[in-house]
Amino acid sequence: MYLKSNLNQTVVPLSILNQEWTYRGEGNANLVLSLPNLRKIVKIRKTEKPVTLVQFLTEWLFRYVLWTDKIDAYSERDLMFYSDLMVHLIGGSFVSPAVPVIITKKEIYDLSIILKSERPECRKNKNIQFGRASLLPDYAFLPKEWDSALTGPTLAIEIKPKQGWVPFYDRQCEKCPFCLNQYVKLKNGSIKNISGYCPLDLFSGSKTRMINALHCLLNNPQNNFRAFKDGICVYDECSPFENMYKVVKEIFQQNQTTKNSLDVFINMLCELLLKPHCYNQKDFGNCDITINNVEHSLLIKEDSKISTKCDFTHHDLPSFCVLERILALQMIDLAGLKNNFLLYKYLNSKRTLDNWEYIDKICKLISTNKPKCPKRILMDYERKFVEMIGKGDGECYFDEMDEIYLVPYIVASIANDCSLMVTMRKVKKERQGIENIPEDCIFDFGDNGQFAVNFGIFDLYPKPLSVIQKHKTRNERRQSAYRQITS
Ligand SMILES: O=P(O)(O)O[C@@H]1[C@@H](OP(=O)(O)O)[C@H](OP(=O)(O)O)[C@H](O)[C@H](OP(=O)(O)O)[C@H]1OP(=O)(O)O
Ligand SMILES: Nc1ncnc2c1ncn2[C@@H]1O[C@H](COP(=O)(O)OP(=O)(O)OP(=O)(O)O)[C@@H](O)[C@H]1O
Repeated sequence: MYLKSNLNQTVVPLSILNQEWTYRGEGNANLVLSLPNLRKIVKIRKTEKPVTLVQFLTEWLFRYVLWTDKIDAYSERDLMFYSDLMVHLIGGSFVSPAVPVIITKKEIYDLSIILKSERPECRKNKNIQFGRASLLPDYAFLPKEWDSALTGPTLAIEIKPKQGWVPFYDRQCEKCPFCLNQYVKLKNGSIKNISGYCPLDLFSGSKTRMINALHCLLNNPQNNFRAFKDGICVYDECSPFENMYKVVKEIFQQNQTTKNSLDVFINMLCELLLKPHCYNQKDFGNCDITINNVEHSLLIKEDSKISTKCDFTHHDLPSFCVLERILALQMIDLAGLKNNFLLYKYLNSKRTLDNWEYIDKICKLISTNKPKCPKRILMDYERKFVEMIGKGDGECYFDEMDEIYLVPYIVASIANDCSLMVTMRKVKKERQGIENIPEDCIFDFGDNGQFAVNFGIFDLYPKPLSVIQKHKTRNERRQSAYRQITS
C-alpha cells in the first residue's frame, strides 16, 4: 500500500518487527524507536489512554471506525508545519526532512506488548498510535559513509536546553521559567534537589557561565541531559555518575579517567556548542538569520533596571552554532506570554479558536509570499504586534488581528522545548577515508585527538494554540510554588 500525501510525498508502509530495532526513549507526545541498521529513528505519536467509559467508547469509535482521515490529517499537518516552516527556520545543517511512514494496527499492538517492560512507568499513561509515523535520521549515530575514517565508540550528548531567553514584557520575576519550575517539581516530589542549571547561562555566550551550566546538567540531569554510547543510553537521571566518567574515558581512549578528564570533556562540549556548523547550508532555504536581533536591542533599554537572581544578561552567540539556531527562534517572540495571552483570550471570545487551523494559514501565507523568507514573514507580524502594544490603547487594536499574530509565540514555545544532540567519534590516526567527512565536521581537541562531530535539533513539531492558556496557568503555579518555598 503506497499512499500519496498532500506534501506529495509517498507514504511508505514500515515494518519495524521484521528488522533490528530498539526502544530509544519517549517524551510527552512521541515514542521513539531506533532502527540501527538504517541509522534512522521512527517517531510514533502517542495518544491519551481512555480512563472513563465514555472516553473509552469515543476512543474506540475514533480509532477503529472514523480513523483514517482524521488521524492522517493530524500527522500530515504536523509534517507540513515541520517541513514548510521549522526546517527553514532552523536550517538544513541541523534538521533533516521527515519521511512519512505508515505502521499497521497489528504491528502497533505487538509493539505495545513488547514495549511494556521498556517504557518508564511515568509515561505509560499514553498509548502509541497506529497509522502515520515519521522516519528521521538517528542523531545518536554519525553518517555511515564516515565510518571508515573513525574508531572507537560513538558518543551522543542530548540536551533539552529549555528557555534561554525571556521576552522583556515577561520579566516580572527574578527567576527564569526553568528555574521557577524547579520549585514546582520540588513541591510535587518529582525532584529531590533543585538544579543549579539555568538555561540563561547555557545560552549566555559567556564561556564561564556555559561551563557552569554544563556541570550542573551533568550533576543533576533530570530530563535535560542524556549520554548515549553507540545508540544506547548510558547516562541520564536514573544512572550513577560513574557512567559518565566511564564513557568519557572510552571516547578519549584513555586508560585512566580522572575528574580532570570530565572537565576537559565539558570544555570540549562547550566549544562544540559554540562552533558554527553550516556544511549543509545549501538546504538552508532563504531564511535571514540576523533579522530579530535589532528589535530586542531596542526593547532592552526599557527594562535594564530589573533586579534579577537569574542572570538575564547575554552576549551574541556565534552565527550558525547549534545554540544560536535555537535561541534565534526563541527570540522571535517579542510580545511575550503576557500580550499573547491577552490576544488569545480576545480572539477566543470572538470565535472559538481551533487549535490547529493556524498551521494551514501560516503554510499558505509562506507559499503565497514566496520567495520571502518564513522568518521575515513571522517577524513582520511580530513587529506589528509590538507596535500595537506600544500604542497602548488596550484591546481595541486586537480587532485588526487574527491568530497568525500568535504564530511567533508558538514557534518560540517549540524552540523553548526542543532538544539538541551533539554526536562525536574519534578520527583514526592514519586518517584513511577522511575525505568522506566534510572539513567543517572535524574538530581538533589537541592531545585528545581529532573528532568527527555532527549536530541535530529535534522535537520541532507544532503545539496547539491552547498552549498559551496552559502557559498562563503554568506560570502562575510556578510563581506560587516559588513564593511558598522561599518566603
Ligand atoms: O511547559 P514546560 O516548560 O514544563 O514544558 C513541557 C515539558 O516539560 P519539561 O519542563 O521539559 O519537563 C514536557 O516534557 P516532559 O513530558 O516533562 O518530558 C513536554 O515537552 C511538554 O510539551 P508537549 O505538551 O508534549 O508539547 C512541554 O510543555 P510545553 O512546551 O507545551 O509548555
Ligand atoms: N532524530 C533523533 N535522533 C536520535 N534520537 C532521537 C531523535 N528524536 C528523538 N530522539 C530520542 O527520543 C526521545 C523522545 O523524543 P522527543 O523528545 O522528540 O519526544 P517528545 O514526546 O516529542 O518530547 P516532549 O516530551 O519534549 O514533547 C528523545 O529524548 C531522544 O532521546
